[in-house]
Amino acid sequence: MVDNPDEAGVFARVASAVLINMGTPQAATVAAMHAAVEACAAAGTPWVLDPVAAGGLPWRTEIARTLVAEHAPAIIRGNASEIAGLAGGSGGRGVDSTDSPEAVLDIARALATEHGCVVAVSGPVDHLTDGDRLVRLANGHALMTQVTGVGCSSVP
Ligand SMILES: Nc1ncnc2c1ncn2[C@@H]1O[C@H](COP(=O)(O)OP(=O)(O)O)[C@@H](O)[C@H]1O
Ligand SMILES: Cc1ncsc1CCOP(=O)(O)O
Repeated sequence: MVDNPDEAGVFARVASAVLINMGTPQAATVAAMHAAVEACAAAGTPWVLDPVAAGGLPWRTEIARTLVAEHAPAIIRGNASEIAGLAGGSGGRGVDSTDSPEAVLDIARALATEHGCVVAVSGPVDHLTDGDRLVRLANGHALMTQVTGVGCSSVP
């Protein structure tokens, strides 16, 4: 991933797709996120947002909402609390979800419809929707909840 603000836009213009993971945002990497989204809009590059801890940490929640408003992503991938937080609700416990995908399904559908994207909500049963259709995937393992970064590394 290119997180240098002087390179992120150039890279997004030639990439086939761009992933923006909110992981551990700093001022410089946030500038890189904006540059990448701007370039994706100009070049038609699809981008994916992983709004790590959205709703749980106010500063990054605002950043994630702003990026989505600037240019809609193709996919938003988060756990249930991150999806609820991005959509305006409260978040979970740091990076961990305190909701189930089933509980936020209507929110996920509305978010997908609003931005014309796919929303993938991870959890014990992953729920993926474009606002209309719904796909459920139950191919995880409870042990995956014991490892930080599993959601981040399983972008659809
Ligand atoms: N309770 C669970 N049982 C089985 N698999 C799970 C469970 N929780 C999460 N997973 C698996 O781990 C993946 C990451 O989900 P999740 O923990 O919600 O992501 P994040 O790390 O972003 O919080 C899911 O796509 C699913 O495959
Ligand atoms: C991406 C990232 N960077 C530092 S912590 C963190 C959390 C993401 O973990 P998970 O995908 O398990 O929510």
